[in-house]
Amino acid sequence: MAGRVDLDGNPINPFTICMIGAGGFIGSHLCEKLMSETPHKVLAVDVYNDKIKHLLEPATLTWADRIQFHRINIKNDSRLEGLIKMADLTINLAAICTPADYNTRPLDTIYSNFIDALPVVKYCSENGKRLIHFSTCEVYGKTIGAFLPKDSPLRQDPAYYVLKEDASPCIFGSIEKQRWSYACAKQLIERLIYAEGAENGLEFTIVRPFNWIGPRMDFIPGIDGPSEGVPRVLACFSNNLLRREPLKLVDGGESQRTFIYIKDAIEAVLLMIENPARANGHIFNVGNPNNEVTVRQLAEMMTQVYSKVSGESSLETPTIDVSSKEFYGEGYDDSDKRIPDMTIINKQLGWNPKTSLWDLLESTLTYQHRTYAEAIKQAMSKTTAN
Ligand SMILES: NC(=O)c1ccc[n+]([C@@H]2O[C@H](COP(=O)([O-])OP(=O)(O)OC[C@H]3O[C@@H](n4cnc5c(N)ncnc54)[C@H](O)[C@@H]3O)[C@@H](O)[C@H]2O)c1
Ligand SMILES: O=c1ccn([C@@H]2O[C@H](COP(=O)(O)OP(=O)(O)O[C@H]3OC[C@@H](O)[C@H](O)[C@H]3O)[C@@H](O)[C@H]2O)c(=O)[nH]1
Repeated sequence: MAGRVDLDGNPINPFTICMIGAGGFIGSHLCEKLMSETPHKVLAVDVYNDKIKHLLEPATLTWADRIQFHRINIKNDSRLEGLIKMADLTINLAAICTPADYNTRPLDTIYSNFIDALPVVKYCSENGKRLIHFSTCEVYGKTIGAFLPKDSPLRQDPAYYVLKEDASPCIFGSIEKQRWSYACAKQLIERLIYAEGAENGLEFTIVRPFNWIGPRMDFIPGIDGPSEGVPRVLACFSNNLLRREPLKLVDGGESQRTFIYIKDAIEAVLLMIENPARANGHIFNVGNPNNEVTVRQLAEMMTQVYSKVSGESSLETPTIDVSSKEFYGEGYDDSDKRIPDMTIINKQLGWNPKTSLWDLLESTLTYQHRTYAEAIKQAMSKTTAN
């Protein structure tokens, strides 16, 4: 830990980070990294702390004096400004960010991703504090290629689908397609932060994560989350595998995604934290362009990997098709394809993702099996007994 230097060889002095949403999936991995590998302090703000409990207790941990949990709902708590003032850097991860909410709870989605983020930007700007704000790859919406005829050869041309921070347009569906409430709110907060930078000198970095996945992502319905809840695809498919149910493919599972291992992505965030001169004023795609699959291929791969790590055979019918209306309800729409361009992050931070999709699924599903298999068995036997 001693003698840490930045990418330009300058010593890194320990600083204090106000991390909002620290109790979530990304926050928990970032806290873990900061505690185990750096001397920095974290003021961890969230309404929940289950995912960082192991970092907070017992008080004898070597980093006990470097992490403090503050149970605060940023919607309505005057302590937030004080914490931002105490810190050198604020990282805002707080958001409603599960697609099942975008079309069914659009107001909560817009408030969470835009209105609730406003005071954070304002306090950083007014107090001259640096901000790293978490946006999303969803701000790109659909690719230009999605509007070409299905058989057009231009669909194979990267110019029609690779997503570039400084060049690609943001293409959303109509207002009735409430799926885009999230992307639209994230886009507006990005524009506001950018404008604060341009007009008031706010030092900011915007992160656009491309499907980061790994242990502790979301929840398993009926075990550590609501039975009727619909988490993101990793947890949906994990839940199906653990319960030996077919994996549900929405609208044929044709959408394409690139998945990145959370631990690779966290390396990129740490570089941003510790290299402000290279990260300030930039928007960064953070993803793994080499890990592209259709959702159907993801389901097939997860089925194979789970069978390997659990020792259980796969089902005879491992997947079933379901319409998006049935699965998500009215107003759902989808991003067709998401390949991040890596030029900017490569040039500024020299960062590249490392882990293949197979390897990241193997470690993640090993964790899911170890963490949930027994609890699911018990829950299922109780239901059968009743
Ligand atoms: N995981 C991904 O692949 C991904 C992709 C794109 C964007 N993002 C963005 O990254 C950020 C973090 O995502 P995540 O995957 O860790 O999600 P997450 O849901 O696991 O974490 C978000 C955390 O914010 C907290 N939070 C929400 N509202 C709050 C409030 N009002 N006050 C205090 N805490 C609040 C939640 O309790 C939760 O712990 C989000 O902004 C999300 O939009 C993530
Ligand atoms: O059980 C399921 C769940 C999901 N899916 C599909 O799998 C794909 C991926 O779904 P996810 O739940 O991971 O969410 P998406 O990739 O669409 O959006 C995510 O991307 C970036 C972030 O901002 C958010 O975390 C979230 O909006 C979608 O096409 C979805 O329709 C299924 O086919 N079956």
